[in-house]
Amino acid sequence: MGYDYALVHLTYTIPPAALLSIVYAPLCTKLDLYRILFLITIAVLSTIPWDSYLIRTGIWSYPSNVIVGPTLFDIPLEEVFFFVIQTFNTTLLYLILNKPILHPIYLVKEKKGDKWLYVKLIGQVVGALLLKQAVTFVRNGGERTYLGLILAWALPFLLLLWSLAYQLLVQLPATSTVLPIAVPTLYLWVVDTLALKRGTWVIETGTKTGWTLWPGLEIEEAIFFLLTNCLIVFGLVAFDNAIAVLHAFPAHFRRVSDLPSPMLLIQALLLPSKAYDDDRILGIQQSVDRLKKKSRSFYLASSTFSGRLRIDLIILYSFCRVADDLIDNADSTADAQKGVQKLKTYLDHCYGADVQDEKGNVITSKDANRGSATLYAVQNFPDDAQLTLLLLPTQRLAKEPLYELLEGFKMDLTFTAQTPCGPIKTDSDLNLYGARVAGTVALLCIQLVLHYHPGASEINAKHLMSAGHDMGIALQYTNIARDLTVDASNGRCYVPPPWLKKEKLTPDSFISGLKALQQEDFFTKKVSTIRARLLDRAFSFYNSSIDAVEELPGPARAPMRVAVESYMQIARELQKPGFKVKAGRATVPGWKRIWVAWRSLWGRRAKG
Ligand SMILES: CC(C)=CCC/C(C)=C/CC/C(C)=C/CC/C(C)=C/[C@@H]1[C@@H](COP(=O)(O)OP(=O)(O)O)[C@]1(C)CC/C=C(\C)CC/C=C(\C)CCC=C(C)C
Repeated sequence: MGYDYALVHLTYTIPPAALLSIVYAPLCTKLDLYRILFLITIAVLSTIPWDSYLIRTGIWSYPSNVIVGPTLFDIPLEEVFFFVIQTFNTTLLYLILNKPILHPIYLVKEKKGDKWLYVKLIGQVVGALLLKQAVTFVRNGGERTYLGLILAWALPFLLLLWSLAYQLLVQLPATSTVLPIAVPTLYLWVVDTLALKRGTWVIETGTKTGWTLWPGLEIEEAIFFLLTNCLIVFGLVAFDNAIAVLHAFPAHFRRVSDLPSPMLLIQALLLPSKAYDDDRILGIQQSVDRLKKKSRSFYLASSTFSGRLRIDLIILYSFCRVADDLIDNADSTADAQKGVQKLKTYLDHCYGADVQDEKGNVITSKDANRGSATLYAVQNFPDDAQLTLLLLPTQRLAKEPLYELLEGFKMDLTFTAQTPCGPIKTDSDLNLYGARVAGTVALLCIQLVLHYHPGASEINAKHLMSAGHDMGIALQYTNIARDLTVDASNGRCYVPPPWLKKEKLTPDSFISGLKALQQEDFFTKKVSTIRARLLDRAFSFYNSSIDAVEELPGPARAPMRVAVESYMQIARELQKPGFKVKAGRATVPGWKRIWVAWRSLWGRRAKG
C-alpha cells in the first residue's frame, strides 16, 4: 500500500478542478450539470473494460507500493478517479471557453454537391484507415500492441462523433475546440512524464514501441492523452450540436425541456441537415454580429442567458438596433419619419391590425397573416434588416411596448437646429422619453423571460414589469450621461433646459461648448454638474428597482443582474473623476466588464 498515485491527484488533478469549478460555478446551469454527469458516465463506462483488459494482460501495471489498494475490475480506484477528474477538468475548460459561443449560428443547411459531403467523408475515410491499421497492430502483437489497443479503442467513438457533429467540429472557432484539447493534453503529458519517471505507473516492455515524444514521455502515453481529450471534446461538441438543433428550429422541435432526454438528443443529431431552416440560421447569425459589434455590455450579458430565451433576446436586441439605426442613419427627417411609419406598418401586419395607407384607407384586413408581413418586410427594408424583422418573436411579445418604442423614436425626430432639446422641456418629458425608448425594452425582455419561465403570479408579473420599466429608464439616463458629447455633435441635447439654465447655459451654448471640446474650467465644471445630476437620476431609478431582479424566475435572475450591472458600470465609471473616454464615450475596460459580470453572477453589486 502507498499513496503515490493519490498524491498525483492531490498535486496535479484536484487543484485545477477546484480552480475551474470556482471560475465556472456562477455560470453553471442545470443543463451543464446534466452534460457533465452524462460525459463522466460515458467516459467511465467506456474506459473500464478497456483499462481492465490492459491491466489483466500486463500491458501496464501499478506497483502495489504506490496505490492505496481497492480496485474495480482490477483497476485501482485512483485510476477510476482519473477518468472522472480528467473528464471533469476538460469539460469545465470547454464550457468556459464556449460560454460566449451561440452554437446554432455554426449549423449549416447542406445542399446537393456542396463541400460538406466531402468533408464528412474525408474524416470518415481517414478514421477508418487508421482503425484498420490499429487492428493490424493488435493482431500482429509485439511492440505495437499497446499503440494498436489505444487506437482501436478510441477511433470507433471518434468516428461516430465525427459523423454526427462534423459541422460544428469544423466550424467552431479553434478556441472552442482545439484549445480545450491542447491545454489539458499538454498538461497531462507533463504530469505523465513525472509519474512514469517516479514509477507511479509502469508500461511494460515488449508491447510498447519504445518511442518517446520527449525524454520520459512514451509516444503511446502522449497519444492516449491526446485521444482521450479529443473524445471528451468531440462528445461535448456533439452534445452542443444536438442542443443547438433543438433550440434553433422550433418548427421541428416545438417544445424542448430544460433537460432533453438522450433519445431527443439523438433525434436532433439525426435530423438531416437539409431540413435545417437556413433563413433562421442566417437571421440569428446577423443578430449576433450586430449585438457583438454594437453593444459590448449586452453581448457579454447575452452569453449568460441560455436556450431559446437567449436567441429571442438577441433577436430583440437586433430589432431595436435596426429600428434605431434606420432612424438615426436616415438622410433626412422625412426619410426617418418614413422609416418609423414602415416599422409601424410592419408591426400592423404582424399583429393583424388593420393596415392603412397614408390616406387612411384600409389596405389589409385584420386577418392579415404572417405571409403579408413577410412580403412587406422584403419589399420595404434593407436586405440586412429583413431577417431580423421576420424573426422578431411577435407571438411572444405584446404589441403595446413595440408601438410605444416607435413613439420614443418619433420623439428623436423632433430635435432640430431650432429646437436642439426637441421634446424635452421638463424632467417629466425626459422620464417619458426614457420610458418610451428603454422602459419598453425592459418590458419586452421581461415578457420573454416570463414566457420561457412561466409560473409568476399576476401580481408578481405586474411588479416585475413596473420595476423593469424603471430599470430601463435608469439605463437610459446612463446612456444620456455617457453620450452628452456624441449627442451634441449631432445637434441634440437631452438635458432639460431648466437644468441648463441653473448652470447659466442655453441649449446652444451647451451644444457648441461640447462640440468644440471646450476645456475651460468653468465649462467642464458645469458639464460635470449636469452629468452628475443625470447619474443621480439614473441611480435613483436603479435603486428603486434593483431588488425586483431577485424576484425574477431563477434561471433568468443572475443573467438579468449581469445585463443591468454591466450597463450601470458605465454610470459608475462616469462618476469617477478622470474617467476614460473613447470616441467621445466613457468606456469600461474589458477586464472590468468581465469582473463585474462575474461578481453579478454571484449576486454581488459593484461598488462605487
Ligand atoms: C442580454 C440581451 C441580449 C439583452 C437585450 C437587451 C435589449 C433588447 C436591448 C435593446 C437595446 C436597443 C438598441 C434599444 C433601442 C433604444 C435604445 C438606444 C435604448 C438604449 C439602450 C442603449 O444601448 P446602447 O448603448 O447599445 O445604444 P446606443 O449605442 O446608445 O445607441 C438603452 C439604454 C436601453 C436598454 C434598456 C434595457 C436593455 C432594459 C433593461 C432592463 C431590464 C432588462 C429589466 C430588468 C428587470 C428588472 C425586474 C429590474
